[in-house]
Amino acid sequence: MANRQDGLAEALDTEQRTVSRLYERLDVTRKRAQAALREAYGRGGSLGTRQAMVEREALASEQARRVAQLNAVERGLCFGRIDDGSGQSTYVGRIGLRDESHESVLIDWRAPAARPFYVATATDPGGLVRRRHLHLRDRMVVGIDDEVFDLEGMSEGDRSTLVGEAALLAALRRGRTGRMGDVVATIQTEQDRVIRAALQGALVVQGGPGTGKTVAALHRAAYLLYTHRDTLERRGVLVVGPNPMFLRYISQVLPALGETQVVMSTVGEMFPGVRTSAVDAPAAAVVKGDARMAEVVARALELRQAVPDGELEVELDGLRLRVPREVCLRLRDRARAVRLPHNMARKLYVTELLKELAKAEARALEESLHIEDLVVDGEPELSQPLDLEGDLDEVDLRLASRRLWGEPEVRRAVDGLWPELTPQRLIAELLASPETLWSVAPPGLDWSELVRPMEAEWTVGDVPLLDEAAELLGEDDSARRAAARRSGEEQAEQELYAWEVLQTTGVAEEGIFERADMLAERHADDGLGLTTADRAAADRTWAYGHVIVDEAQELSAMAWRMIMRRVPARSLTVVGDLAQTGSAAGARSWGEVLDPYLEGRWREERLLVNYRTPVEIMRVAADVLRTFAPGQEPPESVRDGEAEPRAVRLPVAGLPALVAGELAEIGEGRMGVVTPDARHAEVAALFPDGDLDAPVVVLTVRQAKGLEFDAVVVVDPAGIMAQSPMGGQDLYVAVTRATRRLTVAYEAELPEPLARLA
Ligand SMILES: Nc1ncnc2c1ncn2[C@@H]1O[C@H](COP(=O)(O)OP(=O)(O)OP(=O)(O)O)[C@@H](O)[C@H]1O
Repeated sequence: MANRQDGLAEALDTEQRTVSRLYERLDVTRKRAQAALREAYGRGGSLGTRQAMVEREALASEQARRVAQLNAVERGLCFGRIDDGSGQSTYVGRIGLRDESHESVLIDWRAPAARPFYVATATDPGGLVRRRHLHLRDRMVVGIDDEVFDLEGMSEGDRSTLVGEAALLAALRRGRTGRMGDVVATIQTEQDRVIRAALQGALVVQGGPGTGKTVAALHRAAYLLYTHRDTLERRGVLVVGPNPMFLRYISQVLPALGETQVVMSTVGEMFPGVRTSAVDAPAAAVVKGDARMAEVVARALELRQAVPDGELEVELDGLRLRVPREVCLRLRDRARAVRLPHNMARKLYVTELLKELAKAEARALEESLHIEDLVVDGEPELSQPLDLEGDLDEVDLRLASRRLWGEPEVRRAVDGLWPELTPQRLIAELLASPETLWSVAPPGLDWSELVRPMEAEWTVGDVPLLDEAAELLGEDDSARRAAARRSGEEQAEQELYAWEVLQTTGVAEEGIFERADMLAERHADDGLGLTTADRAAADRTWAYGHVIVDEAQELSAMAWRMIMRRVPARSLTVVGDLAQTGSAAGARSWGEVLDPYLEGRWREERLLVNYRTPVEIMRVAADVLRTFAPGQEPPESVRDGEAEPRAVRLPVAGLPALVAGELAEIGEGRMGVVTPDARHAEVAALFPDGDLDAPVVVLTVRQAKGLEFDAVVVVDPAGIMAQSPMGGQDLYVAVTRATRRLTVAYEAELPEPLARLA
């Protein structure tokens, strides 16, 4: 025993020396990066060259990213060591570091050389004799876990330093903080396959609750950014999550891995200018999410490209301008034939219609003049009939068009036939008009579910419709381009002005005249200095290099159309569990949602081990799963729990006492109270307001999706089951949120799937 203790102390000592050296390297590297950042900011671009300014910005943001990354890896810099049969040891950490002579001293966890650390198993050690986990507190090595693959291959000294508990179980036992943490030190082999899958193509990661789908997907984002930095820093990576609470829950994982440039969004936030987490009733959600809604939106827009019933008539200064119906029809068909989005094609339509109105004006004028009245000296002035319309040349037409465009009556007439539309207006007016819905909905689509007042608030289900509309309407970006041109000219002017100011004030002589561009820059608002993530997040039409969709089973067919628009390269990671689908508009099979875009060209990885929920709780979950998916087994838990799950019969007013008791059991951890939608307010009122970091947080099932807590109280399970056609799935989600303790609180009867708890 003493020998073993000595061995451990010696091993800790050895590892401490290495770890201290690694931290020294980190300090040196960080100091250099900070100096480089200062230098990049201090460097002035040479006067007037925009290029220099852009380069300086790029350099500075690269250095800033490096400094942020070096700061982020301070905690747990090095967490592993692998020893191969030749006596060679390699240290694995959050980033790669080199010594002064450029020799690698720490391998980035994402580098190919680190892979054996994650994939070696007892049956297939891949040339390793030992894998060692290092546990650090601040910069101190406080523990070591060894897995020995080849005892024979180890020296006597090494053999005596073997220490017990598997790092994974230790990590899983830790109390929850309310935020997901990274798992670089304990990534499992099946997760490693997901993380390091190729960038190209679509990968589906299907797995039951707690199998690490989310955590693996986030590590995959970090891996892809490391391995394909050039492409992905330019094009960006988007992570789509189910709700804002979930995004907050996972928000610290990527920064802890040194990656701060990933865009995170929910479906309800993907249309610039609209932010919503409100959801439709299940029946409306199903119709709104149906792929046929694309046709509904397209046809609603076609209706806005109108032709008058008879002649188009515009009253102007006592004249009646008339354009025949056939002409209006021809103009509309011609504008449609150019296949430009509506708002862009409108320009063409307006130009043509104004010309027709100018001709109509000439005709009307002609009719209003009585030739026989035009008499000079008793003789008719004109020997032949007037032909004002025929006399109009192109220049006349253009001038007349411009004049007519200034007339409100003309504007009104044009807007009635081909209005300029925003997506918001098109969709709000469509959903508020049963007549329009009736006339554009294909047979079999229950459009009556969609009807609602004009001023209704946007829902998550509306966002893909808005996106669809935006695509068809197009942005009239001529004004923006003109502004960009102007700002280029302005920039040059500003610089010239600043230069003159500096010259005349004599400041230029003092050696800071290169500041002219900086002075000018302060006035420019042209996006310089924005990161890819900032620009991508603000731009609806941005094409991402890779998109990760979490809880992907919740997305409707219409939401998929929107996502696919954001990733034309079809480089996707789709993460979810079909057994947890809560939205009535969600997926029932991956093929059904992906094949329309990928025609079978997607691969699937399955994760089968549950790292969150102990065996005892998963028995309950299995009963629930069986009620709506007979024959399906939940994932297998790696852990036994500390307490049997239980059910207690008590009124809602008894919840605070129950929760207090549970809190006392878990100590430092976090608690979730999960309720049916309809009872959320009532239960939440019993507890202090709290976000995820609070000891207790009250959530609906939808909000709790993807989250986890040390202890969970599921309130009114019968209410959860009855709240939607997916009530069984909702209860399955609710009971699989706990890492340690599960209590079900009910008032009348325990629902059948929970009979085990009676
Ligand atoms: N390799 C690992 N090492 C340590 N912890 C892990 C590992 N894999 C998963 N976990 C932990 O297990 C828990 C569940 O992981 P995660 O939330 O990613 O699962 P999920 O499959 O997305 O679950 P759900 O479908 O319920 O949303 C998290 O606390 C996560 O940190």
